[in-house]
Amino acid sequence: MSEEVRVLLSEEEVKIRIEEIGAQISKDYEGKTVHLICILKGGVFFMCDLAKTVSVPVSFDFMSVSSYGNGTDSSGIVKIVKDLDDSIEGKEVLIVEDIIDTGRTLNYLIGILEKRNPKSIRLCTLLDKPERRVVDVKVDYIGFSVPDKFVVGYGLDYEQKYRNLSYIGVVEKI
Ligand SMILES: O=P(O)(O)OC[C@H]1O[C@H](OP(=O)(O)OP(=O)(O)O)[C@H](O)[C@@H]1O
Ligand code: HPA
Ligand SMILES: [Mg+2]
Repeated sequence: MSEEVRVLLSEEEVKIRIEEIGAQISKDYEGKTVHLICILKGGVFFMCDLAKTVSVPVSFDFMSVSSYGNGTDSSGIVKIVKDLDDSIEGKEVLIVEDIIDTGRTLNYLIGILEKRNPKSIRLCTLLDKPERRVVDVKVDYIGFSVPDKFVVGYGLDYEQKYRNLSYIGVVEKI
């Protein structure tokens, strides 16, 4: 069986929505520096593009956690593969994710990061898949709600493939 990717959200739609979120973040953090934490690998394109649309001062750091491995099902076990370089104590932290699916990854991450005494901690995700939620997480900024389909592109992978697509698509087996 081979695969095909059907376009779900075009490059232009993604770009416009990111600009809107960036404008909202700029308003909400007026007079402050926002510390973006990119969750690798999927969040990398989103964070880079988002950071460029934010008009308040920005700093950023990267963290790598893994729960999906190569498949389409979360193992339920979240592992820190790479921790942050810098302390987040006293910082206005904004976690930047590509997708919230079951919510397990973010739930785990927030638990860890809250203990490090940031001044505030908020969540921003490009995609939200509410139908699959297992753990409730409060998300402050959401790009798009997506249906219960495995989505790829713009950082998101299926078996490490398709991250480099400039749009969001759905993998279909043909
Ligand atoms: O809400 P959840 O069900 O926990 O799923 C969301 C997480 O799963 C994916 O990461 P993955 O483990 O595939 O790592 P990757 O970003 O390196 O592909 C995605 O990037 C989120 O971090
Ligand atoms: O739909 C998805 N696509 C890619 N990675 C993911 N991680 C959780 N859900 C997804
Ligand atoms: Mg993945």
